[in-house]
Amino acid sequence: MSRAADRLAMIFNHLDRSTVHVAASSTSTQVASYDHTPALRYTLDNDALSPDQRLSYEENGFILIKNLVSEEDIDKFRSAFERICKGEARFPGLVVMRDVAIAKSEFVLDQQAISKLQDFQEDPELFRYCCLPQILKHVQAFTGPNIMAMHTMLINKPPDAGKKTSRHPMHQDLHYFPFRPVDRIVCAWTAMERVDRRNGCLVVLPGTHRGSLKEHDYPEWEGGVNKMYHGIRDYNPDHPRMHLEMEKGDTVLFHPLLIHGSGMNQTQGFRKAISCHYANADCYYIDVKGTTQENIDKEVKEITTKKYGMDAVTFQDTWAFRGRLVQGERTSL
Ligand SMILES: CCCCCCCCCCCCCC(=O)SCCNC(=O)CCNC(=O)[C@H](O)C(C)(C)COP(=O)(O)OP(=O)(O)OC[C@H]1O[C@@H](n2cnc3c(N)ncnc32)[C@H](O)[C@@H]1OP(=O)(O)O
Ligand SMILES: Nc1ncnc2c1ncn2[C@@H]1O[C@H](COP(=O)(O)OP(=O)(O)OP(=O)(O)O)[C@@H](O)[C@H]1O
Ligand SMILES: O=C(O)CCC(=O)C(=O)O
Ligand SMILES: [Fe+2]
Ligand SMILES: [Mg+2]
Repeated sequence: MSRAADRLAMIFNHLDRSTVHVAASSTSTQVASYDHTPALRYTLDNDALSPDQRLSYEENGFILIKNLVSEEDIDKFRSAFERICKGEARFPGLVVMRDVAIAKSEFVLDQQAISKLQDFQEDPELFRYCCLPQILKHVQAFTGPNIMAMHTMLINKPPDAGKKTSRHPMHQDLHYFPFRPVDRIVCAWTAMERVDRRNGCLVVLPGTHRGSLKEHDYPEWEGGVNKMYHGIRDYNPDHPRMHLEMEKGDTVLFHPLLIHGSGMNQTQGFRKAISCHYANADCYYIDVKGTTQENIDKEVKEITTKKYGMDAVTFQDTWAFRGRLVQGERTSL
């Protein structure tokens, strides 16, 4: 039997036993059997995922679920995005980003310039994405029952303006998060249309969630880099890559240490995706002083000071301020 098949058998076995354990209440032999089961570190024992989904996440750091969000919902999110683009809707805290190549050019129409919305937690229609029951059902497998939506984005990857600025450098999302424990955080990312290599799908390095948080900084790209698009300096270029080609409504759930990025959009259309980072509400904030996250801490503080004139606000405060409870009880974050 192969190692993976062997592990799968052990996990099935383990799941069977835990069911028996719950149903029949504990006996000393059943409790003892836990000592021999493999530790599932990245997923919780709450039946939210199938055994093979659990194994796949444990090994690869992501799972892809086909057709999780309906066309109807996606079309509504698209309309909500367009209302924001047209200036028909405004929400407190919403950050509207333009691609650097476009923001620095005088000749591009405003209409097509928006590359990303961040922090749409006050838009009831877009925020409905974060509360979809079929997403939360899966998210619980990573976070547990008390769930905070910590970070929201609608990414409208523009046709590349010829400078390759539509790329997103390889990174780990944890770089941006001053909270832990890491395994109780997960990202849901839903394709709002077909995404493939031509329009810049997600690219992941499977298994890298088992590594540590790497040093991130701006990549040295000639055509410029978008604000805060830090990348990993020295990831292994020989590590197997996977291009996640997805259809409208397909959703990937991935670990915040998984190294990922996205390619250039070589089409004329805007490639859209919607995402939310969730965390267990019991997670706690950490001080990033003396860690690789010091540079992002500093940059976020500079932006909050410059944009909002709030120089007493910490990196951690910006997260506590944006986070919203979506299930259970708000305990710590
Ligand atoms: C509080 C924030 C926390 C964020 C944490 C990240 C969470 C991520 C967690 C999950 C992992 C996610 C991983 C990720 O997603 S990483 C990416 C996350 N990115 C961000 O969070 C950036 C958020 N963006 C902003 O705050 C604004 O859009 C900025 C501040 C950039 C512009 O502000 P505003 O729109 O008001 O513009 P302005 O008219 O006042 O211009 C000011 C200056 O900025 C220049 N400019 C404009 N656009 C860009 C650009 N794209 N690249 C570079 N520069 C740009 C512009 O030319 C001008 O420069 P100059 O003419 O003065 O030289
Ligand atoms: N202000 C904006 N900033 C960024 N993208 C926008 C903005 N307004 C609309 N969009 C998006 O940009 C893309 C191009 O806009 P447009 O209205 O031309 O639609 P389209 O998808 O190209 O459809 P059509 O082929 O009918 O023109 C669309 O995907 C739309 O959602
Ligand atoms: O290109 C994308 O949609 C993904 C971007 C990304 O990884 C991020 O914003 O953290
Ligand atoms: Fe990311
Ligand atoms: Mg068009």
